[in-house]
Amino acid sequence: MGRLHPFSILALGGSSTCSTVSINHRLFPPNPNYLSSSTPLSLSLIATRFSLSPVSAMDKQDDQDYALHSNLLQEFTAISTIDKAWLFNSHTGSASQAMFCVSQPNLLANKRKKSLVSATLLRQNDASLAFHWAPFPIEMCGVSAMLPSPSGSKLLIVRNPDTEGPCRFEIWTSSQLHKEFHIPQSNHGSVYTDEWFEGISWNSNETCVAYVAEEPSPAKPTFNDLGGYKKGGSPDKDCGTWKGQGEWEEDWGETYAGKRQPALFVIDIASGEVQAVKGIDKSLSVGQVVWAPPSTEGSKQYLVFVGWSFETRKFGIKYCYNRPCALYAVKAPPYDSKADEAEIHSTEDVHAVNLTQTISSAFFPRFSPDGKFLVFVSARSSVDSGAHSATDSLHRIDWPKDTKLYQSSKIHEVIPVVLSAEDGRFPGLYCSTVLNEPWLSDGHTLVIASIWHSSQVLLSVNVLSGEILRITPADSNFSWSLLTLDGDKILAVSSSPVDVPQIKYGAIVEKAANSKEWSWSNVSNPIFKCSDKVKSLISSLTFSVLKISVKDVSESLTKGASQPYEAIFVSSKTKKSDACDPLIVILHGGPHSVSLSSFSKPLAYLSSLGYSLLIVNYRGSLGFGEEALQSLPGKVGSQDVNDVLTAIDHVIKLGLASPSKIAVLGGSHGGFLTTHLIGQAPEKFVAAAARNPVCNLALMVGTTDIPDWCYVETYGTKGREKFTEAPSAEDLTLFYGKSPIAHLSKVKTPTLFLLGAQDLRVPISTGLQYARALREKGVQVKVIVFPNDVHGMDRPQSDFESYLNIATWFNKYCK
Ligand SMILES: CC(=O)N[C@@H](C)C(=O)N[C@@H](C)C(=O)O
Repeated sequence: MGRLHPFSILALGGSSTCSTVSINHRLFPPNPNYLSSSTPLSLSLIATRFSLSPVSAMDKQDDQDYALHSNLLQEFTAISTIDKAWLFNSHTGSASQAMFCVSQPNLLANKRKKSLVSATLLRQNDASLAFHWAPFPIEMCGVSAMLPSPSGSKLLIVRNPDTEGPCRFEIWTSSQLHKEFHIPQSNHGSVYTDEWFEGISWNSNETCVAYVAEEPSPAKPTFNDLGGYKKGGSPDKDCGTWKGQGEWEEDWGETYAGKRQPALFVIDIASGEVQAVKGIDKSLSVGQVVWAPPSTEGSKQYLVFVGWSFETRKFGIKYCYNRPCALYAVKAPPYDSKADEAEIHSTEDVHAVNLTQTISSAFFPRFSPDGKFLVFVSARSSVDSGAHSATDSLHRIDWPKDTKLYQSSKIHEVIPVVLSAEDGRFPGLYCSTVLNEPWLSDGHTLVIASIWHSSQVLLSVNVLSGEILRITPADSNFSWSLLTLDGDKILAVSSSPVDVPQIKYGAIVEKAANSKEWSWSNVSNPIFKCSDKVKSLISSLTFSVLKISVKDVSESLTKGASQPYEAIFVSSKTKKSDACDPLIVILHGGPHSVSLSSFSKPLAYLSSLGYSLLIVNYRGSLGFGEEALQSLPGKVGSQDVNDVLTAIDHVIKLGLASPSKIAVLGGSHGGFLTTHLIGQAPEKFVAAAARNPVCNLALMVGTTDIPDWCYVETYGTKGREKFTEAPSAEDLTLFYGKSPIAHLSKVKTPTLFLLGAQDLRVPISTGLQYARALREKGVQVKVIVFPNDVHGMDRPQSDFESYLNIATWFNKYCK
């Protein structure tokens, strides 16, 4: 459930980034698919290029610039990402094994290639660990998901069909393929492997796997060219029949277009029998299933899962934590034995029981190793305020031994929503994933990654006492993501905007009596290898995190909204002359997201070209407490715009940037800010680039999958009540007035637009309308449309062509 959306380009899990967190989607020796600069991509075939300046073919300048900059971009693109990792058998003897699931963009295939890299870990005499890496990675073709069993003796591989075929489940042992099952579409469609609904879970005795997959297709009417309708028929190509569309069904919007309802299934891995889980209301979309601990009574086994319901329609769910959801428990199959029938004596044996009725949001259910309690994260602030993402809380339910499922189980608050925190104090929980096994050896301390101002840090949380410790170094501005735990050992990844990711091994060391500390050592590895050129370029860069004081603090501002926000400043270590390097201001979307101090391939590429970067986490960003975040809804287009302008003035005053060489780049809400800035501060920017920007809320509201977002960000929390599918003229006037299009007449900055034609979140019409209007008034504009891209525009070729054009566009106007 990534909070670091595609346009928070420093995000840890996005495709444009390098280090990743485990649940999210996301070379080694010389890359065989390397494209040399003499093998130009057929760029005009990849994207439809609407040049709104009067040229039809690629102009000469572009041609030269592409040739000049594409080679370096390819070198950055080739850096791999770790998606997941597992450790095995470390409790026995001095050797254990690690397995890393790695991905790397493949430009020619326009896909991310996934591979597996293994290592043997040998404990040395001094208690340190030596990693011995397998000589090569193994490519994993067609693998949609993989999950080792709890004992590590079996590996489940899921292969989803490309089109209509069956879904394939394979069970591997250490030596061979043990079983293979083909699950027909009549059972279910593809297994969900997204970051939202995905849930695949082995039961404790490793006989069954529970998972989430698309429910089977509903029956569709069949027509023919004789009588018209063919009753109860199935289409038969030879008989002049065809399948109708049937009734349209709502889906969950952006990236879920055409996906059927996520439903729960269990496969028996001895027989291959698949059963749909019974007792779940048809209207619930389910995800994140886990097995409840075995009961002390009878043979009942329960599953716990997250259920999302909706009222009259489904809104977009991606990046939107404000969709109400609850944890449910339900009896697992099989249902057919006599013993089961005897046990089914109350309705809770048949129907899923809502375990979290008293809270508006509950997800990431995790049982403690002893099965005594269930922990979950809640985004109740987000649901209750309407902001699409906000400060999380963490909760615990004590789990009954006899699996009596009480709807009114007491929910203990482990980490409350933090409203505001003094500098240096825990600013609140912001987590986008929790490991399947997040526990340290005491069984009640979990390790979790959370955003803390502009960094992601690792926390240990004692879920019984509520004690929270920051376990990654407090004196560093690097960002960290969690790979896996092994007893009291942690594998993690750490990086900064100017340091490629590094695998870290963490262990607790005793300091003085009663004082323990986490110590982190580097794990040399082949995964994050990058070219010598990239190494040398980024070694000449440096970064810092700047505190920016709020301008115009007034009585009406909450304490949290009056505290400083942050900006990450990346620049060359050495000043080549008196003049400053040109500056690119980088703005994340959301708006309730964050740009992290982690390595980002595209941003490191831009800084390597000689730009300083000012990456602004304006108020409203995640990681700074709930009051600062909630200060933005209702004030978009003014408070956020002013925060960015203040940050720019700050670096100019410090002599870090020259006022005459500033460009701005942002996507989505960051594109809203980009286009607002060139309208509200027309003298300030010499060039701009906007990716799927929100330019006209009055147009967006009628076509986006999240029209409620337009209301909440425009009106503030009261926008939740004001929301209607039929906006009034008054609403539309306000939406227009708060949009960049209202300032269009003042714009003169040359602007590049990068637009995904399949974007359901910020439909292409808003960017195109604005670009055409700029063109009409004679502003330099270039538009590139990626016909098959959604909001994230993160397919390898689109990402590549986007950043190549951003670089050439800025070079044209800034240098
Ligand atoms: C909630 C949301 O999707 N808002 C969009 C307008 C936006 O800014 N999207 C972010 C998440 C993005 O960067 O894609």
